[in-house]
Amino acid sequence: MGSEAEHKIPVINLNDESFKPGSDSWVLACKQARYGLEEYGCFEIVYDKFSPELHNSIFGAAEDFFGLPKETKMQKTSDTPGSIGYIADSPTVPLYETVGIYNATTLQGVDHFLNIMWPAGNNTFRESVHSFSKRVQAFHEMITRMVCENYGVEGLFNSVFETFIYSFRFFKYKPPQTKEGEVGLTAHTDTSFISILHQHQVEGLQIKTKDDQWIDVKPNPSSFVVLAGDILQVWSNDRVRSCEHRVMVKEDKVRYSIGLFTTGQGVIHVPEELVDDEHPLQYKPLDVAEYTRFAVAGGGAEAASRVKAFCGI
Ligand SMILES: O=C(O)CCC(=O)C(=O)O
Ligand SMILES: [Fe+2]
Repeated sequence: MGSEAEHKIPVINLNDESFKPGSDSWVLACKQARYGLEEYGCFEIVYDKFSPELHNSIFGAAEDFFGLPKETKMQKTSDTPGSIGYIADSPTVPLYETVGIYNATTLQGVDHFLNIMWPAGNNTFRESVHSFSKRVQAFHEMITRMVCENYGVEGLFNSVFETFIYSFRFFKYKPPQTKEGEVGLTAHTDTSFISILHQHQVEGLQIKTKDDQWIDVKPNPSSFVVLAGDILQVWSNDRVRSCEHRVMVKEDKVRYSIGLFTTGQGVIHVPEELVDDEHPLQYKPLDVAEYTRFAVAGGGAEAASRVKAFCGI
């Protein structure tokens, strides 16, 4: 008792009108992002311009999708590795239901999904998913810029950012069967470069600290949780730690959450600028498609770090 460290995930406030690269608030945000990613593998951003209307419209789209008949939801929507489609009734995570929309920052990607799920169209859904994905893509861009700046490799921004492909996911968790709560989603790291999550009212997301404590990340209509994924851990040559997280559902309510995940294309290398005496090279080049297949098939599940089991030196 009393010996556990007090943890506080950094919160970056984007509401300042003067917030842009180079401004004082930008420099402060870069420091907070660096601390959050290196210490916790995550941080929060708060953005009031993300209005309650946008929040409600995207979770309205979630309810719309999960309300479809099961045979409709189960249809295959993509052949791309890493675009895990629909999951429900899994024996290991029975409360969890999810679906992914591959390439959701393009109308083509959203329409492909829509044509399968709603052949007669669903304009409200189309608009909500596409505009949410575009907004959150702008956060991915900003954070990638900050990460490059923090490590003195601003010149690499384009080469990193251009490799991103975005998958949007909806999550739904049934209420727990017991008063103590239940695991909604088991502890894991994401394969992504960065994942950005947005929760709806019911709490549940927890992240694991370096000293093995689970801490809650509370929902808020204008806040987003930024998690470092395995690809960022590799690219940064272990400066950033991929965030271990899970979902614990405690309230007697259905929980919804959404996220935009970046996967890459081709092969990710540690930039030579990030290798020195203090930071010897930790990873062989990582083929993103192969790594995603390995992770989806459950490879490296027993290892302390799945990505180290795959391409660590
Ligand atoms: O439901 C959530 O908030 C998190 C989901 C998640 O971590 C994942 O699917 O990778
Ligand atoms: Fe995750």
